[in-house]
Amino acid sequence: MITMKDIVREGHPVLTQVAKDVELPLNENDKKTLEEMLLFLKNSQDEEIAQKYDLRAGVGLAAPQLGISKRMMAVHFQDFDENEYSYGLINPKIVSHSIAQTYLSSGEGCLSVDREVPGYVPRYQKITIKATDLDGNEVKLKLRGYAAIVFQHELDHLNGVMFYDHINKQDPFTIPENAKACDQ
Ligand SMILES: CC(C)(C)[C@H](NC(=O)Nc1cc(F)cc(F)c1)C(=O)N(CC(=O)NO)CC1CCCC1
Ligand SMILES: [Zn+2]
Repeated sequence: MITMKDIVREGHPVLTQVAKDVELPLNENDKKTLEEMLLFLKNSQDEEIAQKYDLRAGVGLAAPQLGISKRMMAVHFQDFDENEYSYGLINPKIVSHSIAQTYLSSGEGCLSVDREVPGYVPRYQKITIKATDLDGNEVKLKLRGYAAIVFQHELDHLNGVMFYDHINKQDPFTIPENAKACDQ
């Protein structure tokens, strides 16, 4: 099972590389990896398992965070409207997005970053993502608010982008233009 020791931390070159497309149909190895990534997120949100294995409660994980430079990501979380999102996605891409931006007023963190980096992270308020799921089906997801933020955070990892790359250097707490805080 994946635990925190398997997650590479900032400074590791894989986190700033652009990950490669995954060959479809998914081979056994890639499928197993993606299933393990989803299981890690579920385990990390289970009080007992998270305590036993000292896991940080994760809502998303990208393959490069395991040192695997492939375009695969997993998400597992509920947004405040209680919509459930639990996916293993292959070769995800944003096919459309709003002009309007959003951001978490609490800022962002990362499983690969063992420090606080204060500041607002501007992201698109609404995105439409196309990808292949673990069963090999084409999925098209229309996301907004917190869900859009999580998916964009993971997608960034596939392009070697860290959340703090988006924080305004002059004033980390400037409100991004045409942005509305996300109420999570
Ligand atoms: C970095 C960490 C703090 C572990 C963050 N977890 C998180 O936000 N947990 C959480 C939030 C809730 F609102 C409710 C809950 F039950 C658990 C996270 O997993 N990520 C994913 C990551 O690092 N992927 O590479 C960072 C988030 C920042 C914004 C989106 C994802
Ligand atoms: Zn991250």
